[in-house]
Formats: sequence, structure tokens, C-alpha cells
Amino acid sequence: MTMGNPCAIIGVGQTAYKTRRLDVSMAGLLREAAVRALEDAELTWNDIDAVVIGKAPDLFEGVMMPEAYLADALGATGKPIMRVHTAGSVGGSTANVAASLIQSGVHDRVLTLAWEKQSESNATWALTVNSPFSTSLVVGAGGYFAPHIRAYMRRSGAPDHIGTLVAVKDRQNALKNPYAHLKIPGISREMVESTPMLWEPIRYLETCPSSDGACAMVLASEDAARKAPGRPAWVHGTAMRSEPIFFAGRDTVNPQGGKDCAADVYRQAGISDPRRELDCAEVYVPFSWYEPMWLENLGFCGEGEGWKLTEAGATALDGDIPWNPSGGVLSSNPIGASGMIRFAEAALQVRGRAGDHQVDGARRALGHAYGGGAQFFAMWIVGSDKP
Ligand SMILES: CC(=O)SCCNC(=O)CCNC(=O)[C@H](O)C(C)(C)COP(=O)(O)OP(=O)(O)OC[C@H]1O[C@@H](n2cnc3c(N)ncnc32)[C@H](O)[C@@H]1OP(=O)(O)O
Repeated sequence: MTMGNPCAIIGVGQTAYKTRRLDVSMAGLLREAAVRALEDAELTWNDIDAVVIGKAPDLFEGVMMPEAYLADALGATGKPIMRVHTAGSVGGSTANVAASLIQSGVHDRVLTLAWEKQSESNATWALTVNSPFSTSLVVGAGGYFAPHIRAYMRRSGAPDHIGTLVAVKDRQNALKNPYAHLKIPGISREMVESTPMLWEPIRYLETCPSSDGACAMVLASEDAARKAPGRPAWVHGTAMRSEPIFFAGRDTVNPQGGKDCAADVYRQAGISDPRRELDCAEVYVPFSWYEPMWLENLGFCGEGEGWKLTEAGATALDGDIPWNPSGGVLSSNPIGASGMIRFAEAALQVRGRAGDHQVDGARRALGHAYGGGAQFFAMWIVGSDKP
């Protein structure tokens, strides 16, 4: 894939992430994020050429095809609106599709938005029952991913406490993020280790919560970015890959789709050593053990070495390659929005707008999302300089 015209992120809007946003309807939740993104860009609905939205499967909320009635709430009446769908990675894929509308020269300003209002229903239940003609995921996403984590531990020889370290680090970061769902003062290894085992080896405090929330961005052409009030983030590369959930020889611990996606986005951004050349990363880690697993899949280290980076503190806010300074998916997981939050947080970092969880001097950052049975991948690299 080639990059096309330059694309900038000129506005970011997030809602607070919470267990239940009973104060707003689904439309109200979306509008909150969209209006904040427009305010950040000092624009109104009239300035937007098209809207690209995404959310995870409708069964997660029990609301079918919500896009059919949301055009009004999103200021999209009379404008093109499209929905993207790639399971949990959808927030990332949605941003990439929106970026492609700028890069191709079709539009100048695109509003992109992703959300989940899990309190409308119960996504863990939705991922537990057998749909007709499909294999059961056992008990929620945790039930599906736990055996892959066990396989990783066996293959890499990682000691048991690595997952605990990630859980503590990400929740400590979340204390610095005003939007984060889980705020656990005094979070410690002892606290994590004392919580019940949900899906062995995943403990209660090693899993993400179920959140309501939405995230929006305004993407702009070079011309439109020049007129924007603040410092933009520039897209240096976008990539997506998919693979079937089952095939002979599939490596569920270190999926080929993720490796290929990373290689593609690094090539576009001219990156050969991500640990050295990136300043921080927002990576989709819903269960703590996915940090060392994705460190390897994304080429930040060799196979079997990811847990050593985590253990050495390399991914901490003051480490050499901070991962999830915002607190990540472990601290807030409105599933459909979570990929876009990663992408938006990467953009905030290189705009110098990440507040208390800002990584000093961040100039290049990775946003990452995965979904389905670790079979859909979406990534972007953003930077403070125009590529
Ligand atoms: C690609 C992907 O995204 S894969 C991941 C998909 N998502 C998941 O698998 C979700 C996993 N999490 C869950 O299923 C649930 O949150 C569980 C099982 C951990 C907890 O279930 P419940 O106790 O029913 O949680 P419920 O949502 O009702 O929240 C109850 C309280 O516990 C808190 N809570 C929920 N999960 C967690 C957690 N993992 N750690 C700490 N606190 C939590 C909530 O914030 C809430 O507190 P509040 O009332 O002060 O807001």
C-alpha cells in the first residue's frame, strides 16, 4: 500500500469511559465525542465532508444497525456516512478507512468515530452463547484467549508474575488519564494477585472491564490542516491485515497477520527498529499477558523475549519505549471504540496534548488494534512532522 496525499489529525474527542453511561442515550454518547473533536479542531458540522463510523458486533449491545438512526446525531444528514466492521479491531480500521478518504483526495475533512455502549446489553454473554453453525468461544473473550496465553507462557518460559506487572503498570498510568474507566489508587502486585482467577491464567485484575464510551477524530488534508488552530499529528503509515480464525498451522500466539501488518506500516514510515525509532505505543492489550505477546508480534524484540522487556520496565511511562501511557484497554474497554482510542492517544502524544500521561518529547507513535480471534489487525504510525 502507498500513502497518497498527506493526512493530518486536527481534532480528538473522547467521552469519559464508565461501566454505565446512564445519563446519555447511544446517540448522546456519540455526539459528546464528536462535538469534542469538532471543538478541538475549531470546526462545525458544516465543515465536515463525510463521516466514517465503527463499532463491534451489534449483538454486543443488542441494537441492530444503529447507524441507521445515528446520522442526525452525527451531523451526517445529507452527507456520506459509512460503517466499518472488523470486530474488536474496528476502531483502528475505521480510522484507517477515514484516512484513506483524505489520502485519496476524495475529501478534505472527515469525521471518524467509534463506540460501544456495553451497558445496553452484555458483550461477555454475547461471546459465550453458541451462534448457529459456529464454534463456542467457551466463556467470553477471556475464555477464548486464555489457552493462547498459556501457550505463550510455555513457549517463552515467562514467569507467572509478568501479567501482574502489566496490570499494575497500566492501572498506574490510568490514574493520570482523566477519561480512564478503572481508577485503582494504590494498585500493587499483591492487590492483583489476591483477586480471583477468572480464566486461568487471567485474574480479575488482569482483565479489562466492560465500558461505555466513544472516541472521535477529525482528519484533514494538508490544505485543511494548514487552517487548523492547533498542532496536527501526521499519518506516517496505515495498514490492515486479516486471517481466518482457524487454519492448519495457524500460530495463535504470534499471528502472521499481525507480523505482516506491522511490517507494512513500518515500511511506509521508514522504520526498521520500532523500539528505537518510536517514542511510545498505544497497543490493544485487553488481558495483561498480551503486552509481552504483542511486543514480540510487533517486532519490538525477538520471539520469547517480550516478557523480559516488561520485567525490565522498558514499557513503563519512564521506560525507553512506553506502552499504553493512557492506561490502555486494561483500564477502559468500550470494545468498538478501543482501537480508535489507541490511534487517538498516539496522535495526542505526538501533538504534545496527552496531559499528565504525556511522554516527554514524543514525536512518533504507534496505534494498534486487534480483533476477532486475534485475526484482524489495524495499525497506524503518526508523527509530529509532515512525512
Ligand atoms: C478484542 C477485545 O476487546 S477482547 C476483550 C473483550 N472484553 C471482555 O472480555 C470484557 C472482560 N470483562 C468482563 O467480562 C467483566 O468486566 C468482568 C467479568 C471482569 C466483571 O464483570 P462484572 O462484575 O459483571 O462487571 P460490571 O461491568 O457489572 O462492573 C461492576 C464493577 O466492577 C468494576 N470492574 C469491572 N471489571 C473490572 C476489572 N477487570 N477490574 C476491576 N474492576 C472491574 C466496574 O468498574 C464496576 O465498578 P463501578 O460500579 O464502580 O463502575
